[in-house]
Amino acid sequence: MSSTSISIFIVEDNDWYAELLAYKLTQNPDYVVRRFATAQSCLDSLSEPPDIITLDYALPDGRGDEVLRRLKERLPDVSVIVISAQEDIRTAVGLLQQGAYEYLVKDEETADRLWFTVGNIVQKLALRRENTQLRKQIGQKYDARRAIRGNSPAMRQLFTLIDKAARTNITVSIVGETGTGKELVAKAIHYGSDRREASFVAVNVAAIPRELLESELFGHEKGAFTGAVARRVGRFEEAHRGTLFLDEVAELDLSLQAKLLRVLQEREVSRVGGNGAIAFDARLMVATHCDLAREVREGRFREDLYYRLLGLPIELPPLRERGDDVLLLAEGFLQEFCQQNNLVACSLSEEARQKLLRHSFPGNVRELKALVELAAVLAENGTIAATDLPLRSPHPATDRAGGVLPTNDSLRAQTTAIVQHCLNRYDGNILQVAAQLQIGKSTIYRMLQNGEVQLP
Ligand SMILES: Nc1ncnc2c1ncn2[C@@H]1O[C@H](COP(=O)(O)OP(=O)(O)OP(=O)(O)O)[C@@H](O)[C@H]1O
Repeated sequence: MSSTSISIFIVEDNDWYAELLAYKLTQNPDYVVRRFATAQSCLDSLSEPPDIITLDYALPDGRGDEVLRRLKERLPDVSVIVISAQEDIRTAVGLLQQGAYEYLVKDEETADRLWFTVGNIVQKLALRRENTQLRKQIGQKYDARRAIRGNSPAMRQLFTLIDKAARTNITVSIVGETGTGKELVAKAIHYGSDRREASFVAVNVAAIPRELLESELFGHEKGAFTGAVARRVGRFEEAHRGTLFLDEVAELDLSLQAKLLRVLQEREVSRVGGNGAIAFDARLMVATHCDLAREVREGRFREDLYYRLLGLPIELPPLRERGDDVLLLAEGFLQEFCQQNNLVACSLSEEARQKLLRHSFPGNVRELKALVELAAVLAENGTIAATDLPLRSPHPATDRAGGVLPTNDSLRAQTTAIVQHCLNRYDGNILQVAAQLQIGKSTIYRMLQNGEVQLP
């Protein structure tokens, strides 16, 4: 059978009537019809399941409701259209409640109504097939080994963690600077897990105004507040059976942190303005660029929620700590971009490679991707020269490419500015700042004591 074929079983003991229905349906060459005169012969043939079954209510070996029950037990997704000689509203309602798709009464228009009903089912099936196909494609797109490039020890360790996370339902907390691939990792875990058929729902907590966030996450009932003109399903419900990814989770304010904790403990959400609790089954993943433990120490993040969310912690190293992965990524992005834009394949000159290796990439992989894509456009003769890589970092003082401070300040003032800048950038992590600037920790402590620099 071709991928557009629709298999239809007609279960009808009246030969003439079965012929009439089959004749009507086979006017569409995509409909492949098989006929059965008894319920049992149909039930015996379900090893090759049909898409649609038309079921006579009064068969010699079984009443419609009983046969429907047995069909639905075996094939819960099949669409069954029950056709009855008599109109009986109570029977019709009962059958629809049991999962029948439609109840038709035998009269001179039945064949036409059947034609339209089958047409409607086919449209829904096409959407369902398309959806399955798209999900499969997305799943392949986010397959960890294909989507996430990297061969450095840290990245190889990351692949192991992704595999482990995908095999279970454990909460995952991902930490890393902006553009290091936190969302990509979350998607790879989702699409590698048993939840891949359901939705991956991402919410960037920092991007939604505080007053709207609660209703975004938990939904609201119509009239719950000014502007709530209709009921809205929240992101937790949307992610049912799938994954909810809360990006920038440290930005949640304390009152929402309390609500989130309760939701996670109860596994139920209450829509704003609603009085019932709705159970959900969503796997949670969270991401942040800051040190959550420090947020807890400084009273900005609840300790109990921190432990709930920690689950399997995954730390994504900044790109500047991934060694030659910079080149691996750059070449991959170049190839992809040239293919997508019908450009001749580009390669990196030795100077360009050195320039990339020296740069500190404050915007990490996102910055690298944008940079090489621009370079592919600027390049002449398929070779990217160092001058095709216009490094425009907002952090010139820390660029390994030799950025200079655009001021005429004294050396001391410039040193203070650089240290302060790094303290801000590394969330006050003195060890990291010392390592990055290759100065002693004590220098930084002294500057802090003297009030020359401050913790962010
Ligand atoms: N290892 C990788 N291999 C291939 N592409 C990557 C890799 N890491 C990141 N990317 C790409 O870099 C871009 C940024 O990644 P992503 O959005 O996942 O980062 P993020 O850490 O979630 O950023 P932010 O903190 O700003 O939300 C995306 O286009 C992503 O596909």
